[in-house]
Amino acid sequence: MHPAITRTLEVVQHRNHSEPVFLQAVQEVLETLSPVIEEHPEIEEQNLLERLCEPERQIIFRVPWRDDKGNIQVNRGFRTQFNSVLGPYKGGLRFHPTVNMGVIKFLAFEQIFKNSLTGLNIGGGKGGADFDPKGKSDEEVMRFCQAFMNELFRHVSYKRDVPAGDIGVGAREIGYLFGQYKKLTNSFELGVITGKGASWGGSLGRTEATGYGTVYFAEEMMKVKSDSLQGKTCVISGSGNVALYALQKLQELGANVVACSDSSGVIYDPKGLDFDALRMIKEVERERIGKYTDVHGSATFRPDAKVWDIECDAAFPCATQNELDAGDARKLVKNGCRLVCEGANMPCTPEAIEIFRGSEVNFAPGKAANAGGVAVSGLEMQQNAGLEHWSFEQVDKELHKIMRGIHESCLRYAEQYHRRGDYVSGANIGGFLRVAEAMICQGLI
Ligand SMILES: NC(=O)C1=CN([C@@H]2O[C@H](COP(=O)(O)OP(=O)(O)OC[C@H]3O[C@@H](n4cnc5c(N)ncnc54)[C@H](OP(=O)(O)O)[C@@H]3O)[C@@H](O)[C@H]2O)C=CC1
Ligand SMILES: O=C(O)CCC(=O)C(=O)O
Repeated sequence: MHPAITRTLEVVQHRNHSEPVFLQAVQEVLETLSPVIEEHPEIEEQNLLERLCEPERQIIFRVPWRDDKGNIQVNRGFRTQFNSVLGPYKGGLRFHPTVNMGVIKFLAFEQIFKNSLTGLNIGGGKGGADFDPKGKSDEEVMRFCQAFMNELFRHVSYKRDVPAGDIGVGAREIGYLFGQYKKLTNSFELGVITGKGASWGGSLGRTEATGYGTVYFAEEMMKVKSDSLQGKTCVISGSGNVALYALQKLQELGANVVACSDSSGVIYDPKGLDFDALRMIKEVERERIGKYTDVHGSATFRPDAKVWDIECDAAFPCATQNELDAGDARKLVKNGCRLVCEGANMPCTPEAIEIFRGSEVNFAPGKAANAGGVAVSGLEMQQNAGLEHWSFEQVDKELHKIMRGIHESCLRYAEQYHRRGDYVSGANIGGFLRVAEAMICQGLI
């Protein structure tokens, strides 16, 4: 490892010792940058790595709100505005009880490179709260979103910071957040948030974009191996926004998706899962996944299991960070899995990735493979700025083009820096170079 990287990692570890997932994300990126630092001495001269690992700004705030019983609840809200050299901070909001500063920082850090890879002018940011939307009424969710925006509105705008959805934040929450922003600012500023409803300024295709994009990326990976997804047995973790639309696109491309999950367990049907039934249960009714077996008797529900135990050709981790560990990776390899494509952010542990890289598994990191969501958010901002509304086909075509471009960049940068076929190195180097160049051009700020 280049000494500048070792030194930076020591500083970052010292400063952020209580944030293990942030340290994991930083280490995973920096470890792959040695050949770039050797070729570009100005990166070390400008202490660019240390600057890159320190957020431009972090906001932590109290979110007091009233539940349906009339009791006052208090949550903690966050927004990390990590890097804005390529454009306004851009990244989702996560509402989940496990959210803390370290989680938001790791997600914002990943977002810098992901957003850079899209080729669009968007910087990296992320936010959220330790609020659990599960089991809350619509009214409670609305009051929470309003309370959250009561502080966030000071820090966001179409040219400063543009949030969107992530875990626990979908169309319903984006609507409430936008409504409160509009009320507080007395302005209909469409570009302040993405993932909006299509009838009031949202982009068609944003709902599907992350899942579809991940599958488009996997399709390109298969093509390199002169293969396709047609007829492949696939498993997906999660059954939220990313997982559902990955499932739909995989089925469209002729794959057989036999399993998916939520935090209560796994559903498995060797004949293949029914997208419409799953969407109804998870997206519309907000029910637990076990309900699927009421609709499809041929499926089984395995409480507390993982989809990685099931034999498959391709695996798509689409739930959350560190959900696939070394033991899971070994099982997948042993069972003949040949492709792992991350729909979630950092779902595979470093040990699992090491196992994939040392095996025949073709592995793609989330910051490249799941960039379709933020890319279509970028297209939503573009439509808002131009007062345009594109058709679903036009958005999908652009998404496909962007995902092909990211795939091509990963392979090109991997090759150029002597890591042929290594998507992890290619994604990190490609994402980093664009940001590094802009940071140098914009001076010491
Ligand atoms: N939405 C987007 O556009 C993008 C999302 N991502 C990433 O994709 C992943 C999924 O996001 P998204 O689909 O939007 O989120 P959703 O909230 O729609 O769905 C999340 C899914 O993951 C499961 N899950 C979440 N946390 C845990 C946990 N701690 N343990 C087990 N299961 C869990 C949920 O199960 P349960 O319902 O039981 O909690 C649910 O099935 C995240 O890593 C996110 O950062 C990346 C790019 C863009
Ligand atoms: O659409 C966006 O702005 C962000 C999506 C997101 O949070 C992500 O890419 O992880």
